[in-house]
Amino acid sequence: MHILVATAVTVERDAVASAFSGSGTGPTTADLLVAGVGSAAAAASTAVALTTAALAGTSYDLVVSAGIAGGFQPEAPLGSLVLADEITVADLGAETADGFVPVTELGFGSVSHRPPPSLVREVAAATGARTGTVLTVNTVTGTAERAAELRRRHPGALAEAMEGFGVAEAAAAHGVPVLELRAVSNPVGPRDRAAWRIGDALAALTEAFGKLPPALESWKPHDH
Ligand SMILES: O=C(O)c1cccc(C(=O)CC[C@H]2O[C@@H](n3cnc4c(=O)[nH]cnc43)[C@H](O)[C@@H]2O)c1
Repeated sequence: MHILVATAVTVERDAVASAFSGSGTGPTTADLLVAGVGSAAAAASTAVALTTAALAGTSYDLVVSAGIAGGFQPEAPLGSLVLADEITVADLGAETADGFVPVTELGFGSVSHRPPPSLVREVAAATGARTGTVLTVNTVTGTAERAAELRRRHPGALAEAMEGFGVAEAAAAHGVPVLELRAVSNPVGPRDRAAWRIGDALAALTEAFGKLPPALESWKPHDH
């Protein structure tokens, strides 16, 4: 299986690379892309990588959006892994007198992508990741009020990050399945930069990617 792993920044890319270094010549080959912070940069970079590979006759079988994330507490503790069964952009829509309305309710666009359920099951079993919705946001949540609002609108949300929906949009445009695998570096809520545990999250990411190839290789794409 030929996979593209898109991270936002180099430390995340390096954490994923550590898992693959010295892992021999198994059937899974991974290209690692530093796609940038935010949904737009991630979508653009991922689309370029997918198109370049397709034109070279080396199309990818799977795209993985990976990195650190904020976790909703207590469901996604610091250092834990979250695997998206749904990738949803939380702030693409319109503010109205009655509250936020997603673009889909305005009659256009999309706000969610669903990774293949059978692949989510395989990868969650292999890595121990919790499964749930991973939100994509343009602004890191910084208050308890905003965290509560996101939870009210997305009861299945376990984590928020800034790139998954962009990566998923690019993958969907190419007809390639997508996963989002995140390690929790901080709680979603009041901003407390000193409480971020980025090192622990990156270590968890490395461990998870070390367990990924067998799960991918045992996945039967047509199972549901
Ligand atoms: O120090 C800050 O408050 C701050 C503001 C903007 C960005 C950052 C980052 O470190 C980039 C976030 C980066 O990591 C992912 N991430 C990690 N935790 C969260 C979160 O709680 N909410 C959203 N994204 C998060 C994200 O995917 C970015 O790539 C710090």
